[in-house]
Amino acid sequence: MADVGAGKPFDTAMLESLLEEMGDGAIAIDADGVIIWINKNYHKLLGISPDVDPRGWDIERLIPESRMKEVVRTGRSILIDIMNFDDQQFVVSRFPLKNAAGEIAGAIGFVLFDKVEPLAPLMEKFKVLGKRLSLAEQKLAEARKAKYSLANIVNRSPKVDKVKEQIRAVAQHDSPVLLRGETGTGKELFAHAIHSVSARRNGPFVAVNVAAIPEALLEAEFFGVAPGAYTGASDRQPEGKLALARGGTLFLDEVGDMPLSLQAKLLRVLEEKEFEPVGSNTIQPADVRIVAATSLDLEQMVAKGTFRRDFYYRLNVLKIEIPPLRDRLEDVPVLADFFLEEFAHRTGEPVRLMGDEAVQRLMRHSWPGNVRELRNVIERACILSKTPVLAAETLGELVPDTAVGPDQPIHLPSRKGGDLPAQIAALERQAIIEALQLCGGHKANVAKHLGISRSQLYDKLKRYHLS
Ligand SMILES: Nc1ncnc2c1ncn2[C@@H]1O[C@H](COP(=O)(O)OP(=O)(O)OP(=O)(O)O)[C@@H](O)[C@H]1O
Repeated sequence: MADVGAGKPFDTAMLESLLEEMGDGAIAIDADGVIIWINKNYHKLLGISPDVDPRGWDIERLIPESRMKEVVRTGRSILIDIMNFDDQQFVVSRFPLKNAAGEIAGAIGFVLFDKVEPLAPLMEKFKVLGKRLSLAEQKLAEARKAKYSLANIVNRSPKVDKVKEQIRAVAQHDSPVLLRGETGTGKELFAHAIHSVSARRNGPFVAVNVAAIPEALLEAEFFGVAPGAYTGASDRQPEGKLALARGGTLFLDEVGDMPLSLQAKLLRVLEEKEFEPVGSNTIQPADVRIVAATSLDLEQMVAKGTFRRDFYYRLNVLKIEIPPLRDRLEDVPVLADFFLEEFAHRTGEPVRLMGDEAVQRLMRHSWPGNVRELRNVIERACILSKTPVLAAETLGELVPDTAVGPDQPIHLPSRKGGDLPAQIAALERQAIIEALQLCGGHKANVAKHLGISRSQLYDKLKRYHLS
């Protein structure tokens, strides 16, 4: 057997002969997972022809399900495990081998039983647990599949027809896609649709809302953490989103909120198609397609240096612009009908209807919160009114008459002269007040609604004495 230690506290020949006699089989690998020794019993048990010497082979070439490399990587023993080999099952134990300096120099594994029948009751339990686990994994994989396809995108406007065409076209490629559009226009819905028509549709769809994760946790969230990377990092730390999305699509929502340092790391992932979990020195392949979305003005952010130019160009390969609802008002009636049906389906109540006047009322609103706002208005109207047909007045109370049409002038806040910056500031202040009213004072929603970051909103609230 190869000497894995610097010193020789034992007579290695004696040790080797002891191991030779041990159990039903024994095998040892070095730190690279290469077989350095195998006893005769194991040789026979694995059915290797006597003239074949597997020493020098990678362990997984001989035993594809071997976990010996895991023992080397983690430095932890696996005291008892059931290992499949062809159509047989072995009960095995595996231990790390350390050199004199205490470093992991390899691993040794023993077959304890080559027949698992005596363990039948245990095996039965193991099988049931295994089945439950695979069922849970299946359910999780289902949940990770895209929930919406192109058919779930309701529209009548040619503008959205054009977006659907673009979706079909970009889905054929694997390059990153950048979805642009105001808050609530349906960017996430379109991201699901891209995945569902792409070649990756049978893989997972994993969404990350960059704005919702504290900056300090973002890196671990994306790349995962190697076991024992830092105190408190559990051995069973969930994998990062890049690993979870393997073979599928990773949706980066609110990508404009991504810190610069993480942008640099993700750029590397996009270019080199590989990544390193936090605290690990192993490189993993990044087999994901990136779809990113933002309501922010990335060009302006690049100019200001708050968004990396190189990352922006990499993301912007395929760009899709989702028009705001006020620019496709013909979608309002079909969307309203869709949300009325959805509400009825969710609550078990009969489907409410809307008269022409009520529909006209909805079409006179400018929908700053876009489709999400329309969905909320329909829901509130259904809750507030018990009549089978929703009255125009009910809707009128929920949506101010603010449409910007050819015959409807934009109502600017009163201007008592003043230079242009002062007038712009007055407009900005007014827009913030309206957004605060619309969102019930919820700051995160106000920022989203106005298409600015939370910190920008706080600055403006202070500047206009609105806090
Ligand atoms: N064309 C559409 N057909 C049906 N439902 C839609 C459509 N567009 C948007 N929606 C619905 O409107 C809501 C908001 O859409 P979504 O979350 O995709 O918007 P978003 O642009 O990603 O918003 P944000 O920028 O705030 O993250 C969701 O409930 C979505 O299902």
